[in-house]
Amino acid sequence: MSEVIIATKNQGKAKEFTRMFQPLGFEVKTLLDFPEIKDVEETGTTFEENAILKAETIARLLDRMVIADDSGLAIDALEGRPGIYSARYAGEEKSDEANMNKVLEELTDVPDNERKARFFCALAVASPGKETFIVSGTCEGLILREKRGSYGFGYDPIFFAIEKGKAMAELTPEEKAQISHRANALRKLESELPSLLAGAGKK
Ligand SMILES: O=c1nc[nH]c2c1ncn2[C@H]1C[C@H](O)[C@@H](COP(=O)(O)OP(=O)(O)OP(=O)(O)O)O1
Ligand SMILES: [Mg+2]
Repeated sequence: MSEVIIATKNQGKAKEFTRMFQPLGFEVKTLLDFPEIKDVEETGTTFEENAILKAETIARLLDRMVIADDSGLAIDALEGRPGIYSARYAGEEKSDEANMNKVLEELTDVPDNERKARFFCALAVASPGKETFIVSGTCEGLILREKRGSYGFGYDPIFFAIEKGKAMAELTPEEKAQISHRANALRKLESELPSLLAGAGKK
């Protein structure tokens, strides 16, 4: 099986990519397999910029093709926040629980019909000496009033996925992969993968 490296330290993303790449014939490795590699600072002002930053930095470091994911939650009633700051919304220590609690608190007085939100995912494919390729995907939803379900990661328990009529964390991994922002972005990448991977494998 061919190997693809995803430049992420997020366990939840790692699991989803492993599952989504399997039917495509790829074995996934992530930065969890390279503990010596330090976090890339996310200094960009958009998801795309941060995905490119992570992919290009790690591709250069490993001298091979790398895919990076920068993603997050944009809430209409909060003018798009937490957005690119989703991972650290409640503080530097990156706690999913604290992040969700902060959102729920900020939306306490927001009525049901004003709780629209979407997940966004930018995927960047970088190879040394090649132009970086970028795609993105979204998933529409509403912010719930309490946490529901135990699948997934991040903000999944407070995100009601409109397409499925359930909280994201109530969806099995298979169901989430039918509608998620990450899966929607990956689908746009699929047809490009063979050419992006040509000559980009392990050296
Ligand atoms: O499907 C998802 N379901 C729920 N929450 C999600 C999802 N996708 C992204 N998210 C949230 C998690 C985190 O709060 C932020 C990503 O931040 P982001 O910087 O891209 O990832 P990260 O720092 O966790 O790992 P890394 O940069 O190593 O890939 O958005
Ligand atoms: Mg990050």
